[in-house]
Amino acid sequence: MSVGIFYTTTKGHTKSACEYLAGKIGAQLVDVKSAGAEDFAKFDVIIVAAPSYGDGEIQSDWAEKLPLLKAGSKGKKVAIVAIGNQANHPQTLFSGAVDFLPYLKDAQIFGASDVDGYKFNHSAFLVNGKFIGLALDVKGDENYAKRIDKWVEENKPTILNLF
Ligand SMILES: Cc1cc2nc3c(=O)[nH]c(=O)nc-3n(C[C@H](O)[C@H](O)[C@H](O)COP(=O)(O)O)c2cc1C
Repeated sequence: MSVGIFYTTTKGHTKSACEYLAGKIGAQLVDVKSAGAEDFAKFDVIIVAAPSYGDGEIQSDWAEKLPLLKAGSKGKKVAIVAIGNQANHPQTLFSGAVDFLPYLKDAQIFGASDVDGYKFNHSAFLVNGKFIGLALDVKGDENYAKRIDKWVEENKPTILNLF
């Protein structure tokens, strides 16, 4: 299975996390700013990653590429990686990543994860007691790489198409 990780980043945290994740699963990294329709089309599994900015909104470089994601993710397995900061944004923690959802209606979303020790008041990324995908506070959680390790172990069968 070919896996593409599509990310945006302003300060580099999302890029660092995605580089680590890509190394663990043998995925190709794509900076969304330079992505075209053909990039979304060429992978079997798509992982999308974005930090939250503003008042819990997706990082703005994604805006014009979301329609490409919609077309390119049809019928494919897709996981969302949400990056945020719990100390400074406890009311909208990871919330920007839900902006992907309207564009993933024709995809098979996988990769929900446990809340596991995060401190916050509200997150739109939390549904039925679980985060919709992998949630990482790169700056404020010294164990963020371990969360990636755990998520990879849990989701390897899906990523490798074992079931
Ligand atoms: C102006 C501003 C607004 C932010 N808003 C949120 C937010 O609503 N929710 C959240 O979880 N993190 C929020 N953050 C934290 C960033 O998502 C976090 O610093 C992240 O690591 C940045 O990723 P990047 O380095 O890839 O750009 C905000 C940061 C800034 C500077």
